[in-house]
Amino acid sequence: MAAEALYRSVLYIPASRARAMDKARGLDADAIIFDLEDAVSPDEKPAARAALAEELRIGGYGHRQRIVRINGLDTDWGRDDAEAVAGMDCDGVLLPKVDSPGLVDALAALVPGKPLWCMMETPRGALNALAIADHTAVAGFVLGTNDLAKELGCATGGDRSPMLTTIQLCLAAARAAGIVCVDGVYNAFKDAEGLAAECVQGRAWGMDGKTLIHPAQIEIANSVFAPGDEEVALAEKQIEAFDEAVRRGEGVAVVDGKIVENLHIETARKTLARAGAIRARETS
Ligand SMILES: CC(C)(COP(=O)(O)OP(=O)(O)OC[C@H]1O[C@@H](n2cnc3c(N)ncnc32)[C@H](O)[C@@H]1OP(=O)(O)O)[C@@H](O)C(=O)NCCC(=O)NCCSC(=O)C[C@H](O)C(=O)O
Ligand SMILES: [Mg+2]
Repeated sequence: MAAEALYRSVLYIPASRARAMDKARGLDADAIIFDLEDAVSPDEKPAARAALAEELRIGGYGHRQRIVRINGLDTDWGRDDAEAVAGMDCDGVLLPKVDSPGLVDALAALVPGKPLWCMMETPRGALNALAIADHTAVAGFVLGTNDLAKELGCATGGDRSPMLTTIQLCLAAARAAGIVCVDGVYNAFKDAEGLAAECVQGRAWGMDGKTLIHPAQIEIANSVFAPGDEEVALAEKQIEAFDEAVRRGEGVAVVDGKIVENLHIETARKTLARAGAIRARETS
């Protein structure tokens, strides 16, 4: 069985920054979002698109998932981006500000066969999240918490409670559809403690990983979104105890004073699969 793809650390790189695109070949990010949208100024967009095509042609990104964020299809650049990305060697195309499945249909027609990713960053998108996640071409959601805060008109920073409902609508839709869901960026890229706290929060909510804006953030996300030794040991103990209970003809085991049923075993197996995928990555 192929190891599951990891999305603990998903690094944005403006496609206008040649040095950063090269540096990413040696960074420990699980995935890269090559950005043609907000991080690239209008004047730079055509050159950035061409530079990105060349970097992807050269290759060398190894295990890292290569996702290209294009401009919205209603902008001056979106359709040219989509046409160019259709011919690029990448693992996915990320569309910003997706607020309906119709937008996904439009992109799918322009980049046939490419897995699509959706920036979930508008209130309407959150309210339509299930219909978007259920689209057969959609492989994952990326939360855009900066745009979301702007569109909601809510406070930023703190514990993110003003946007929690909106974020959780997206997360629930992703889980219902069985697609990946990656948390928004932490803007204060020199604040390691703040980033770690937000990663812990995102993981507790059920996110698969965090989008990042600077290489210094990668190690923190990789560590927080990896199952810890205690989690792995507990998962192994649960599976062992449950197998033993089944052998006795019972459907419930008890580990550390807590019941363990079939549903807990599904979670335990996922934990071990993720830990195994990380180990395989580290030893490859
Ligand atoms: C934030 C930055 C502008 C900081 O850049 P800089 O001042 O150059 O940082 P450093 O000098 O500390 O860089 C050290 C080295 O690391 C490389 N570097 C920097 N950033 C990246 C990166 N993202 N990927 C790869 N490599 C990177 C530098 O080249 C230096 O290398 P070396 O020459 O070897 O020393 C900058 O980090 C940056 O531009 N970050 C990305 C910003 C971005 O992509 N923003 C858009 C995405 S966020 C978003 O849109 C959110 C969403 O839509 C929402 O709504 O929330
Ligand atoms: Mg955005």
